[in-house]
Amino acid sequence: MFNTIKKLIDKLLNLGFADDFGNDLNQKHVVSFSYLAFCSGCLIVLFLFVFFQMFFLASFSFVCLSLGLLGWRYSYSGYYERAQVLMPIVSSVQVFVLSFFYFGDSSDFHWLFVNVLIYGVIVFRADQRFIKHSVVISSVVLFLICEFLTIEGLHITAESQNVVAVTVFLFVSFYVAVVINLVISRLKSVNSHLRTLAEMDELTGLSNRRKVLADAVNIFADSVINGLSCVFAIIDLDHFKKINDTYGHEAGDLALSQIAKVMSSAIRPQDEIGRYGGEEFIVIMRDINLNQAEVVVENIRKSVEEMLVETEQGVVIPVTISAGLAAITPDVSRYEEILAQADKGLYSAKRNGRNRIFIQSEY
Ligand SMILES: Nc1nc2c(ncn2[C@@H]2O[C@H](COP(=O)(O)OP(=O)(O)OP(=O)(O)O)[C@@H](O)[C@H]2O)c(=O)[nH]1
Repeated sequence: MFNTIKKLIDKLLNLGFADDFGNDLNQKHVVSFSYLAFCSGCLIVLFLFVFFQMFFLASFSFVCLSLGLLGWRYSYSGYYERAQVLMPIVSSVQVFVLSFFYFGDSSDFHWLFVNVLIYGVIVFRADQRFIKHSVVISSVVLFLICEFLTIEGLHITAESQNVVAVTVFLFVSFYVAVVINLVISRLKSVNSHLRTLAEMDELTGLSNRRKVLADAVNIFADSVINGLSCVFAIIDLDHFKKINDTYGHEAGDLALSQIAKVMSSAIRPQDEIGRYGGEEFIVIMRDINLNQAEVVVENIRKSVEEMLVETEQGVVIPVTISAGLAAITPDVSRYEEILAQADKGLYSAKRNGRNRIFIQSEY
């Protein structure tokens, strides 16, 4: 039940920009939430005024609700800036009028200007300074007017004013909590999106050099601490310069990205693969001996040899890879030493005719 409500609210907040990663997404969520809260509030007071047969205030609440729905529609149909501006105007007018003509200052209804002020601070960017300052200043001025003018509040008893004060306090706290939560959770998801981008090679979608070397350090340290074997393989495409020269750089890019896909589906789930540079890749295999690793890398080599890289023009490019393998040995104290060994193995594989793998060290 709670999950269904949460999903529904998420959907309402994300209307129109679910997959967006723009700079102002935080603010967009706050705008959507403010409309959601505002329209719900309008509905409640509308029912209240109809119930008490106060048709002037009921009509006023109906107009506010309609404007709220209009602003909300603006926000998810691309007129985001209009939606941004309409919200503080309509909510300020609503709080001011209802404070004056119904709730009175003892009900603390005018504390809802705190929401408008927070909205102004969070939602408007630095380049919207004028409107930001206008919203902040006007909400403070209107709050002070309501606070110091001593408005009696028509048709509402002292007890009811107490109930309204408690409700307003809860509503303002709820609004502030949700807005803070929206901002923080949005920052977290933008951070993790940026981290993924910073660790990913754009062309192949594999880990980039920085990430795969960080994995190498961690896996090497883990293996040494736990006394497990681990094998590094360096894989290089054969005659890649010739592929670029013959079929063009774009075809070379296509070959790289397709080979990367084939290689990452040929490794074991617990292995790591990344682009080391140009047409070189690293595979890090944990808890494995050289013979087992040879089977894994031979599987990669065969899969690449058998794959068809076909350009848009229908030209099929033959591709092969060479690889060098090396494992942790008792005298290895740094992961760079295994990488250097694997690189030597790669050199031997190339020298011995390419399209083959070469194991550089044995236990
Ligand atoms: N299309 C494309 N080419 C790249 C990319 N990165 C590096 N290269 C090319 O890869 C080629 C590597 O050439 P070499 O280092 O001579 O190696 P090779 O031709 O593969 O020869 P061997 O490794 O000895 O089999 C160079 O021509 C680089 O320009 C890339 O991202 N896209």
